[in-house]
Amino acid sequence: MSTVPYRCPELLIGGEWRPGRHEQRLVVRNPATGEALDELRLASADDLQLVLQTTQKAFEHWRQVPAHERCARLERGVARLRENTERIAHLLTLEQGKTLAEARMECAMAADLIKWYAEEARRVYGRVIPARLPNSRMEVFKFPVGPVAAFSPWNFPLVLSARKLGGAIAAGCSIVLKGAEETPASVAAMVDCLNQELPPGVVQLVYGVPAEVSQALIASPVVRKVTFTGSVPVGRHLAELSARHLKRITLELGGHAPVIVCGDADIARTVNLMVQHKFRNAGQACLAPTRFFVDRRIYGDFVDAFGAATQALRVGAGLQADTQMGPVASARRQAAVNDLIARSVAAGARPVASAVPEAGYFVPPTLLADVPLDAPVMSEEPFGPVACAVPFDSLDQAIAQANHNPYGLAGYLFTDSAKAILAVSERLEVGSLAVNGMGVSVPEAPFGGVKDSGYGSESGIEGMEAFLETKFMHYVA
Ligand SMILES: NC(=O)C1=CN([C@@H]2O[C@H](COP(=O)(O)OP(=O)(O)OC[C@H]3O[C@@H](n4cnc5c(N)ncnc54)[C@H](O)[C@@H]3O)[C@@H](O)[C@H]2O)C=CC1
Ligand SMILES: O=Cc1ccc(S(=O)(=O)O)cc1
Repeated sequence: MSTVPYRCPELLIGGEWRPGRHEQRLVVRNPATGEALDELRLASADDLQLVLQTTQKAFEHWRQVPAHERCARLERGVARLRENTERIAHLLTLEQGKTLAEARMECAMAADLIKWYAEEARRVYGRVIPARLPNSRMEVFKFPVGPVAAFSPWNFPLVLSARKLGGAIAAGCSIVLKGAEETPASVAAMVDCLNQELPPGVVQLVYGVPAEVSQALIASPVVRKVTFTGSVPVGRHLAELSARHLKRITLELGGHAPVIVCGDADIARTVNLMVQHKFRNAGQACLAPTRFFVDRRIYGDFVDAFGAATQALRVGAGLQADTQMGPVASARRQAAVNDLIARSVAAGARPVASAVPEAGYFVPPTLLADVPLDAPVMSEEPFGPVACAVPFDSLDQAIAQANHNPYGLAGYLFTDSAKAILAVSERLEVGSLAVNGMGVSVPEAPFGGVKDSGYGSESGIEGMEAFLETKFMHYVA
């Protein structure tokens, strides 16, 4: 069991941790047992007004700080984050459920993301355009967009917050992060590492009643940019709110990733990679591979190998050393995923699943084979440990079926055929495509979706650009 004591954090306002003054409180639970860990105090309307005043003031200062100093301060924050990995990873496993190994990896990935943005702060260039007149200049400048309101979810609370924190702070913006109320302590511990190296108010962290927080922040004239990772319905709501107040918004709204496995694919290697990737964090990842379209000639062997690997997974509490897959994050998610499995089996899918502990929010890792194309799991994002497999007879058919879904975030392809790689890279409706691997998310490359998966990118230079505005200057001497 953990030796790290669990306590819900306070709110970070103006560089100091203070108790939230909302009359409501929330209980945070350990998903491996269902037991209460602590009570979270939430932000009141007055707390949010103070946060807004502070972020405006902090922005006016931070925007003037030279990029080299922004970079150095963020890098010192990243060093603190790395030093605290063990403690933060334990908090993350306690409140979110993922295995300790996964929590350590998430902490490392969050540090890498912020480090990359910190370095990139020194490479925010404008440009010079050939001038039309003698003795004149035409130049394009980049400036930080202004105070940012960021909303991150509970599934990868560190990584998905780090993408927003790193980009905004490196660009010279101040940021108010509303972390997920389900996983407050790990994010607070990460934010604390950054806050210790930054002027007060550059980063602030709140927890609250989500709809109250988003309404207060997005409607305020102080906030100039909104960024959200979460579900499609909430994303749609925040997009409407942002449109009403003419705020720029980046939306990362999940996925239902297709995997096309061609007849020449190495079955053992593909299964090994995709089983790891599918069941990481109990399948609660926006980029998780979910719909496997497999060439009919190898379909039987693929399903046998994937099913056997699924059944062999050791499921248990994330803090136990031999656990390969932990629980899902909440009773709500457990009920939703089990319901999706049951409805899809009723529609004709054949389940291959492993056993799970009885207490806690566990869902059996499940392969649904021979899934009818109209089964619910083919269109609803499982956001849990569920994969489905369907045979195909031609690549055109596989691409058409893969695109027959509202989401378009990540996609995967296994083949050595140049023709297949070309066809899929041109026609698969996704924001990121991995061929013969799973690397769709790295700090230096853009990550974002098409269709209902949202718009805008995080990470890479595109992710930095999201926190910048452009000014054109034309002067005659
Ligand atoms: N793209 C991704 O990485 C994620 C996708 N999801 C999707 O959402 C589904 C449901 O999960 P939920 O936790 O119910 O997702 P959700 O979208 O309701 O919640 C995600 C985050 O948004 C916040 N939120 C909810 N209402 C809000 C509002 N009015 N204003 C601001 N923030 C708000 C929540 O507090 C949470 O932190 C999942 O099954 C999955 O499909 C959920 C989490 C992350
Ligand atoms: O849920 C979205 C998500 C989860 C994990 C990662 S990463 O692979 O750790 O970067 C990215 C997006």
